[in-house]
Amino acid sequence: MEAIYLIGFMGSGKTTVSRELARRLNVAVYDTDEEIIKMKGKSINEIFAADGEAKFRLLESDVLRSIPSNDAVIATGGGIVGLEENRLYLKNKVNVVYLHAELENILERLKDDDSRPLLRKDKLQSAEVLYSKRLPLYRGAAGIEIGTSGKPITRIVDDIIQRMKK
Ligand SMILES: Nc1ncnc2c1ncn2[C@@H]1O[C@H](COP(=O)(O)OP(=O)(O)O)[C@@H](O)[C@H]1O
Ligand SMILES: O=C(O)C1=C[C@@H](OP(=O)(O)O)[C@@H](O)[C@H](O)C1
Ligand SMILES: [Mg+2]
Repeated sequence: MEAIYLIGFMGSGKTTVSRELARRLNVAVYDTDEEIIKMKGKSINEIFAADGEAKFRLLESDVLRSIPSNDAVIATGGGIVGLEENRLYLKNKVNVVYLHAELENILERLKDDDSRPLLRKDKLQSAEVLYSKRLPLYRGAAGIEIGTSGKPITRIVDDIIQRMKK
């Protein structure tokens, strides 16, 4: 099976859905953020603070290419579509799924979570700008779009499997 790449904004559920989807399909699961954390021995917040976002993006891009592209579900970081080289890489993959959630739902899901440097309390005003900027990039890179607002994880996984059959 060609790998399934999950893309979407922070809080759209990529990490959570990837684990359940991989379990259901009995394949391996990877998360670009987790690979970076393992490689650097630091949290995403620490990497952003110490090395800056640009350095993180280069690492992310390398990690994306290092993950096997067969028999796996791959959760990406929400900013993976920022670099054109990654958009082109994903364009050539058959199973790229965009998990769509309304910004309102995302902010509710992440209101007590401070693990995302680009969505800290002082950055909330720019969240809307970032969300609008990225939306067309996700849609352009993905062959399948799945709505996640108000849906439990099992339902989202069912929807992905169903859509992949078509
Ligand atoms: N469909 C959903 N409904 C409600 N909460 C969700 C849903 N998907 C994810 N969450 C919650 O939102 C938070 C972010 O999810 P996560 O999987 O880390 O998203 P991402 O990897 O896209 O940033 C977690 O607390 C998770 O439990
Ligand atoms: O959207 C982004 O720029 C980011 C998303 C995060 O991953 P999730 O999308 O899994 O939250 C993580 O890679 C980092 O905080 C930057
Ligand atoms: Mg994640």
